[in-house]
Amino acid sequence: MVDGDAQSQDVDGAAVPAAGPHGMDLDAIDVTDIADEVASDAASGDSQEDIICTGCGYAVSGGGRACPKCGRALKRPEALPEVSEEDIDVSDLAEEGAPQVWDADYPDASASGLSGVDDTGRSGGFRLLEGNLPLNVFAGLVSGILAFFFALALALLTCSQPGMQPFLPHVIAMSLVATAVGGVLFSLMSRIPFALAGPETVLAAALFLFVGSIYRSMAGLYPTDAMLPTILAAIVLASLSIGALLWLLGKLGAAEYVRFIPIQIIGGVVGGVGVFVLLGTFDWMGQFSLDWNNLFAAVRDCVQLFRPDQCLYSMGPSVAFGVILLIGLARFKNSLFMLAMVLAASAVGYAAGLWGGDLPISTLAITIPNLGDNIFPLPVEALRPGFGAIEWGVIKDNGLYIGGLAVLAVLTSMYRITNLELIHGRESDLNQEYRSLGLTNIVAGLCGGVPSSISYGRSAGNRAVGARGPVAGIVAGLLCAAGLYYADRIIPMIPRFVPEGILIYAGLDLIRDWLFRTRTAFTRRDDVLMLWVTFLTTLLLGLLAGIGVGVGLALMATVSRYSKGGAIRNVLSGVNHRSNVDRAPAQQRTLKEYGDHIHILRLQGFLFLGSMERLLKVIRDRLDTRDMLPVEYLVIDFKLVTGLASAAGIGFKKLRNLVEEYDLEMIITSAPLELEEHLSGMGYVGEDDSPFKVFFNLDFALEWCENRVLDSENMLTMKLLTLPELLAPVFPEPRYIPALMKVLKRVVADKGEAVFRQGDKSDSMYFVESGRLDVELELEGGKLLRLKKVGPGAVFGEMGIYTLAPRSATVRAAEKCVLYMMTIDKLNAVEKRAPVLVTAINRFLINMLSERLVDANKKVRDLMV
Ligand SMILES: Nc1ncnc2c1ncn2[C@@H]1O[C@@H]2COP(=O)(O)O[C@H]2[C@H]1O
Repeated sequence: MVDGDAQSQDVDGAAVPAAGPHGMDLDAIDVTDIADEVASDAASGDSQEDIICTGCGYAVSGGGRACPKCGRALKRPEALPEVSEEDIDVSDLAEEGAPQVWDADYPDASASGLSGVDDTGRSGGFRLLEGNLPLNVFAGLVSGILAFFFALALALLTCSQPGMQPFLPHVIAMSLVATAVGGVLFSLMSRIPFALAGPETVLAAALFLFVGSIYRSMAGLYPTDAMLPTILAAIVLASLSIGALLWLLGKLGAAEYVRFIPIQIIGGVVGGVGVFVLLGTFDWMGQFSLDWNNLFAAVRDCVQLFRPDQCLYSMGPSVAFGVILLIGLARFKNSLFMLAMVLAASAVGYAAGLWGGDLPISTLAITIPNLGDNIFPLPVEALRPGFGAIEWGVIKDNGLYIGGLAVLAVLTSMYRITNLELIHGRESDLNQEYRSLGLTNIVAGLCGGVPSSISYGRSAGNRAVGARGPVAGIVAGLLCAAGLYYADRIIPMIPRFVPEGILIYAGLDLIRDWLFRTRTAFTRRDDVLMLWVTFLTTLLLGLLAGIGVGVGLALMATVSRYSKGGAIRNVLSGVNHRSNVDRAPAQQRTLKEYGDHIHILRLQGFLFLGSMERLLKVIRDRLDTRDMLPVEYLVIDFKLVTGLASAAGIGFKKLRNLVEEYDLEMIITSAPLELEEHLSGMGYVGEDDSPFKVFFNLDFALEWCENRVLDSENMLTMKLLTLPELLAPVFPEPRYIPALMKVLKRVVADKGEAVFRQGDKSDSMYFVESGRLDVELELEGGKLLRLKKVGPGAVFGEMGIYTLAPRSATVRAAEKCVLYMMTIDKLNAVEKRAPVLVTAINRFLINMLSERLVDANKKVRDLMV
């Protein structure tokens, strides 16, 4: 062992002083005189070291006894007393009276409402009283009142189609039920402590199309009363279905995949929904009785039925209020601001009623008509006649809308949760959020609530007011439950232009946010195109068509982008890209000359039929190239392939035809299990005469191909040479070879025998005279990676004895081998006796290591370019 103070044996067995591997006799260097000099310098104060003055902190260079700045005596570092940990006291530097994090009354930064991202997450466990309680309660009250107004507005939207007014009280109740359940339940389950769930604009608009369609299917055939159970059942069914889908996605852990859907697709549909919201609101306000069978008809009606004189009073305040909200909320994203606006508008309406007299301004006071007093008890009452009164067939005929609602709920909630995570400052588990939202919908549905999703604006506003824990949402939910109980008394006090204005704001907000604000620096031109195609399809052909086209486009865009990088990672030739087998120089020359017979393709990613077609084209182009040697061995490596589409199987049939047409040896390496199964099922592999050959990895496949190329050039078996003959052309001082042979010990390794194993102590290196050995890297999980196959003339085990590190790899004889061993002790002894021989060995090894590096660099370049 080369070891600082160990003694080692020389060639004759005599003890010699220990030496470094490079012949440096460590004992011969006497450093004691230098050490003495430094010590005496320090004592006299003449050292050249810089000394920091303990008085003024001035750095005195060149030594000296006193500080030239303050005159204080300089103390050398070694003269300074050692400072223990207890002596370090920085209490005098602390702020006066500043509470410390370990104090019981340390304020919760997240509760202050000032921190940007510092909320206390609930990931560490459920904490009901998270955040500052009074602030949470305050935020809950603000959010609760707003949620009440939103629930009312969205119920108006849902019932805005002509003839649907009689259902309004029930739908208001259903809306408030969902708001209450969403506030309490979702807040308790979500990991985003300020997120609010409940009825929201996109789902309400889709619901409006759904129930409108059911109504039109039944109108004229059934009396209004008889329609009620069917309409309510349809709404409940929608909530339950959305809940089940969301819950299932979360349970299966599939929610994260939703994040891969291009946002523009959702943007186009939601932008279209925004237009429906606006039209629906105008329909409600102007009682236009729009024809909702298609958008053309609805817009045409809207234009034809618009009477500026009448509409100014019936719609003007609502439109103005909506626009004011839109502009104001763009500046102040805060529920408090919105609440102030809503309450102020209600007060103005109320005042106009009191003092407006006959003036037109008194129209501001008009409230929602024909409400009756049947909002409470819950709409379940309406189902009393029994399930038999429900026309399931009508719901089934319009069932596609439930699918559309579910898709919208899944897509919009993903985008909103992602944005809320941004405000929250930490990632949340989308699966958990989906499960929470799913359960919320199921429970709300069972209580007779409309479908719920996450409201981004209200959640962000909730946080801005101070919500940091579930209490805010619970308070908001309970407030809405109370609002439901007193709805008969509260709603007649609310001027209708307020909820109508909220709807106009919500519609415009959807259009602005989803059509124009989803663009980022990454947005490509085809993304924008998809957005507008989906938007126009939604408008012209309807919501369901929009969703269908959007989903289709998303699928195509994702697939084409994913496969765009190309399924082909590298195209390589056997000239440069070789197996890890050490070849004799003559063999290397042959491979350089004939390596083009071997054509290598490394594939990557998921292979679609389209990728296979592209691959076939690339192969055919190479096969048809006339100015290169013809391809005889086509090697396709699947190591980086993540999966294959079913249709890719057709590609392999075409590949097989190509093999026959060009008479190739087709070799598949690192094939995924399903590919091997497919190929053996097709009869393409397994037999000697099968068209494809499968190898464990590219290295082994290349070794086989190279052997075939060498064989065809009669270069595979080389004349057996002795070690001196092998070393003669490459050893730096051939005249020392006989001396070298004298200190080597001949050993034989049988086939399969490990000369040493990875991690063993390193004590010798080996010169190979005959046979081949695999240098194997043992990876985690018991896998082996062949780094190299070394043969006659090679040296191995040199790294360990030079670095004194354990063996970096296992070396195993692939066949019977004759080796010459040099132990580390012997090397050290030779170094003493004949340093020139060791110098020659060192140079030989440096050459070999450099060549290994050149080889590795070439491979890296091939794979990176
Ligand atoms: N990439 C490689 N190519 C060729 N030989 C190697 C490679 N990596 C390790 N070895 C040899 O494998 C030996 C394992 O033991 P050592 O680390 O002592 O010395 C190592 C080298 O001689």
